[in-house]
Amino acid sequence: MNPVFQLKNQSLYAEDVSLASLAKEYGTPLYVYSRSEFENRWQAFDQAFGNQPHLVCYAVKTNSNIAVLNVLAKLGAGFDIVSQGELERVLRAGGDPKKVVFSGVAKQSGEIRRALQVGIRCFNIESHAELDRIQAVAQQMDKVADISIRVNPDVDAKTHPYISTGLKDNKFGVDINTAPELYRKANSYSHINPIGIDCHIGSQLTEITPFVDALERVLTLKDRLAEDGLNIHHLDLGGGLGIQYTDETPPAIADYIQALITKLDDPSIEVIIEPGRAIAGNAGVLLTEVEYLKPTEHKNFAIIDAAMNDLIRPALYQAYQDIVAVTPREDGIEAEWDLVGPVCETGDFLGKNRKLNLKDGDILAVKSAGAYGFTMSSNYNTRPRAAEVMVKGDKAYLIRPRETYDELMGTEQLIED
Ligand SMILES: Cc1ncc(COP(=O)(O)O)c(C=O)c1O
Ligand SMILES: N[C@@H](CCCC[NH3+])C(=O)O
Repeated sequence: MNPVFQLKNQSLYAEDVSLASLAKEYGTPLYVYSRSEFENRWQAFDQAFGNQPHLVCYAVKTNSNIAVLNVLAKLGAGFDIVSQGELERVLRAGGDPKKVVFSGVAKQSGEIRRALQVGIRCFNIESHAELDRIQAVAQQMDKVADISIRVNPDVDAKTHPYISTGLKDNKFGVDINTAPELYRKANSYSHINPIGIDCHIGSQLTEITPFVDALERVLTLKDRLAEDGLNIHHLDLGGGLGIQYTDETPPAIADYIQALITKLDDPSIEVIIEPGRAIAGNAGVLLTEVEYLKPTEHKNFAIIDAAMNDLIRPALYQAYQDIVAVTPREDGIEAEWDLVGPVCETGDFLGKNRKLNLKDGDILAVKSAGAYGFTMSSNYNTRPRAAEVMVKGDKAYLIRPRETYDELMGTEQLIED
């Protein structure tokens, strides 16, 4: 079990704060994050590079609460963004725009303008059309855009098909074999400065080999570009390192980075990485209360107050996330439970066939919920989004209150007719 979420006196704690007390104080569903886990994981990436020039750009989409971003910004983190919204979050959190890389397949003109205005580090270009648009916007603004091209190395990341991004059939990036042509075009543009190569092959990778295979292909491209007279200053190798949800054995951060540096064999080139899940995933849990127990002849349902709108990963990817009682008991009903939410969808479950001893009113913790949890949540079924708390030592800070109905519907308008 993650050392930041440990049983103490027969009840689960986040650092030195009791999760039962947080559920009581702030209600459920409630996301709880450990500040030290965010810090330790980002620093593990940063330190693993040793003397190799590098920038660890946390992938904002993973968990974008500005308190989280602020914790990482204070450590000197860079940020990988995919929208102007994420850029505004980074700025609001005190992040340095010069350490921001802008990924994403559909950057809009307004977003490009804002990114150029605040002076981001680099655009990761995903298509010919996007390159043309960035040139046009930069020209209008009389600025030069530093870019890298996201290449698609056609490597099988051996992960869930929905979160695999580096295959020929995926919408992301450009074919690595045709990339030199796009680099030549970029180089000929007046307001574009090609400085890097970017790739990201998928998420929740639990083996090092696909990363190394992708890097090999990127290095071949780098040599080919050098023959064309184009010198690359940085390689952005994306995110994707997996975490342990159940029995996976992902590589340690240091081993993963070491494998990349060894392959690189160039102490001067800068390496950018964009980890998300490997920093945030096990830094958070989702607390939920058992509303009703509904044992039937065929199935035992524990109906909980968190649902697919709060945490969509199980419904969307059949993802497994461990679910434990915050205060384990032996005097309830011991059974295999399907943990289902209140949303009117058959797919609304957070876990199936989980052996637990339960009574209604119990508080459960859905583990590994720090990444792609709150950020993928919605208001489906007009459910206010959950509150978020960050723990530091024995202190807890409310970093986002539970949404109110007024906030939820406040901007909607009746038609006066
Ligand atoms: C371009 C890009 N960078 C970084 C990430 C972060 O990935 P992960 O959370 O797997 O580290 C993603 C999401 O997969 C991504 O699409
Ligand atoms: N949202 C996904 C990961 C997608 C990564 C985005 N490129 C997950 O929850 O596992």
